Amino acid sequence: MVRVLKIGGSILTDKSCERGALPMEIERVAREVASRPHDLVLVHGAGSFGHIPARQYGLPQRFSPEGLRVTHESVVRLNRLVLEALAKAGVGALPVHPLSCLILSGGRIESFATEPIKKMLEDGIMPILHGDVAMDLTQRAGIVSGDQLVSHLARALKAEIVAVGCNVDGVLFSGRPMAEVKRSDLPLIEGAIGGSAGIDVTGGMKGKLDELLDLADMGMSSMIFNASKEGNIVRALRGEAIGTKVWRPD
Ligand SMILES: Nc1ncnc2c1ncn2[C@@H]1O[C@H](COP(=O)(O)OP(=O)(O)OP(=O)(O)O)[C@@H](O)[C@H]1O
Ligand SMILES: C=C(C)CCOP(=O)(O)O
Repeated sequence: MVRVLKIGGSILTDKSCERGALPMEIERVAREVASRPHDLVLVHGAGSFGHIPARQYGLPQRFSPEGLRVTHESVVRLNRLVLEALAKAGVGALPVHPLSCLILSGGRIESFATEPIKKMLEDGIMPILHGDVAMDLTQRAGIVSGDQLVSHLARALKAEIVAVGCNVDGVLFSGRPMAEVKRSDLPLIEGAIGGSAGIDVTGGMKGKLDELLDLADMGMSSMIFNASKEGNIVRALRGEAIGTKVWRPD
């Protein structure tokens, strides 16, 4: 039973501060992930390691080879911190950098070589992906969010559990987390779904919900939950209902 878990950059970093890693949080996340490591693909957000350089170089609107390099190198640094914490927690994990294994078209994943990920899972290794810069067939280069990776991988791997952790209790409406969101709810709640509170180039909660509603349209449910609360990652990995379920009624 494959599970795809994303841990948002808002958990691992301080999104208002360049390369503002939160080592204690990274270690806690690693410990929680280590409690249920089997058949798990972990995706993490870029946080301040990605969004700040991307904003500085005008990505994704502006084409900047230097901006692509600097942003990629920076998110790889965060990826390394996550890998080190996982190794310390006893998890056998390997990095998978989206820049090197997928291509976009108009900002959407056009093709993605997922064979290495499948093979890692088969052999008991946890693949660790991250939001990244990527080459784009129609607009030279762009950005692929961890949320888009989750939606694509969930489909490619036929995941049974899809969970996206961020720093809020789910999709908030009138100040409270919604138990569930369906596409038909959008007209009512759209005005209340916004971008990130920090520096962000991938749309905050709006971007997340768009990706997960696309997944729901294919009949796959997911959960947006608060990964800053200790124990919630373990619960999400068990498939417990926490936060907001994004789904499509049959
Ligand atoms: N209606 C809403 N409900 C919940 N969060 C919302 C809403 N509207 C806007 N947000 C913002 O979206 C943020 C979550 O998105 P964000 O992209 O910052 O998280 P992340 O996935 O952890 O980050 P990253 O993109 O670095 O991985 C919340 O912290 C909040 O500020
Ligand atoms: C900003 C970059 C490079 C990737 C964004 O990925 P996200 O943090 O998952 O939205």
